[in-house]
Amino acid sequence: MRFAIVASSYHKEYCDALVSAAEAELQGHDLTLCRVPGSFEIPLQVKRLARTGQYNAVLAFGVVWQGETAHAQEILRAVTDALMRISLEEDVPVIHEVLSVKTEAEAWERTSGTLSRGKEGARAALAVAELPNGI
Ligand SMILES: Nc1c(NC[C@H](O)[C@H](O)[C@H](O)CO)[nH]c(=O)[nH]c1=O
Ligand SMILES: CC(=O)[C@@H](O)COP(=O)(O)O
Repeated sequence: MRFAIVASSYHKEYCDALVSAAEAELQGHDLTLCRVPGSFEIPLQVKRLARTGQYNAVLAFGVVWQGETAHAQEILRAVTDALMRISLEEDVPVIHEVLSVKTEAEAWERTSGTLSRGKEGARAALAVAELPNGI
């Protein structure tokens, strides 16, 4: 199967861990990796890849840190809505692992620890890619 990953470079060490976990889980499949500057830039790249019709699923990886202002919530809401819209409009599974974190511990646990969202996202991509399409 063929998958694309769109990963943010913001909080890069955590995003790299998400990508590595997904790559390990998707071994043996065809993988394309695209980096974007921040999570806000993820949806456009996901859309560009999804509309090629070449991928069984597109995975979105980012880490949004809750700061002092509402910036993080604004990004997360926009990204979440956009990813759902792209998935439905392009009829391509989109996996949402743009994480919302408050602490180093939360970030580490979800990217490198036992709650690996990279692995979780990859498993979700494999599962949805095998669902019947158009029946
Ligand atoms: N604060 C975080 C950002 N901010 C950057 C935006 O995503 C975007 O690149 C900028 O506003 C230019 O359009 N991005 C994250 O992924 N995580 C954050 O915590
Ligand atoms: C700097 C960040 O990661 C981002 O969430 C914004 O933080 P702030 O709201 O303190 O500007």
